Amino acid sequence: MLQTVEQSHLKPLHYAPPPTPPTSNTGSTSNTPNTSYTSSSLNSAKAAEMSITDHHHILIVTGPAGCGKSTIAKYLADRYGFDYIEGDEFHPKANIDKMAAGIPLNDEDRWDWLILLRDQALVALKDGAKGVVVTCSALKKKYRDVIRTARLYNEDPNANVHFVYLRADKETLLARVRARQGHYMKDAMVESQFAALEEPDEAECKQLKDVEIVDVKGTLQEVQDLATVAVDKVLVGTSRQ
Ligand SMILES: Nc1ncnc2c1ncn2[C@@H]1O[C@H](COP(=O)(O)OP(=O)(O)OP(=O)(O)O)[C@@H](O)[C@H]1O
Ligand SMILES: O=C(O)[C@H](O)[C@@H](O)[C@H](O)[C@H](O)CO
Repeated sequence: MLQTVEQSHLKPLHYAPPPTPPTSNTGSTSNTPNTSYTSSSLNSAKAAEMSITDHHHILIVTGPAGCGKSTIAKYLADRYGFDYIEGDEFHPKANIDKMAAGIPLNDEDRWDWLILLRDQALVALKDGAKGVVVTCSALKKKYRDVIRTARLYNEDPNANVHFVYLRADKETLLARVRARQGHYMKDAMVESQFAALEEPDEAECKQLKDVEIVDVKGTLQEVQDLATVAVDKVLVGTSRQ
């Protein structure tokens, strides 16, 4: 089974000034290992009282065109007070022209863009952001691996990279892209991105423990809630490492 998140009653999380560890407010879960942080343990009022320490988070919101990366990333950045980086804004003009002409990008077109996004996230942390949310399709595992190297390049031992993969079927995405006005990603690009897509599989999720999968078929409110549960779990989990 892949890691997924469930709907839950949402409570805001509070940031504790470092190095304050989680307090007794965490109650009966205080001796529980990270892996036991299920959404059900988060849906109680206790979740609201759990402390997040001084980890610096890079949240990469991923998935094919039209899955809601920009919409959800802006929401998450706002909710957690993180910086927001819109990945589309960092493509070279040649890439934009290609996509607008309906020509899918290839690996070579994407490498420098991925590296740039990784580095932009690190710059944001270095400039003082407590976290940063980045939109990036990151369709293939090797692309996610490029972004994972942020850990190697960061002097900050508390930096964490997490992927929030927005999962949807092709029909849902085609409908959303068709309804969206004035954007260069059209039907053919959704098709090509599905062809290129390597969803994070069980091995990647289990081995690397840095992927949360969020189903985006529901209403915007439902997806925002699912994404919140996923990210709360990540943030609370890393506060206890
Ligand atoms: N849960 C949802 N229900 C209905 N519409 C949605 C939902 N989430 C996003 N949308 C709409 O779907 C469209 C695509 O969303 P968005 O632009 O955020 O996707 P994206 O992944 O950033 O796309 P791209 O990769 O092409 O930039 C937008 O018009 C957005 O308003
Ligand atoms: O990987 C890719 O083919 C592209 O980078 C796209 O996915 C776009 O950046 C984007 O999401 C467009 O809106």
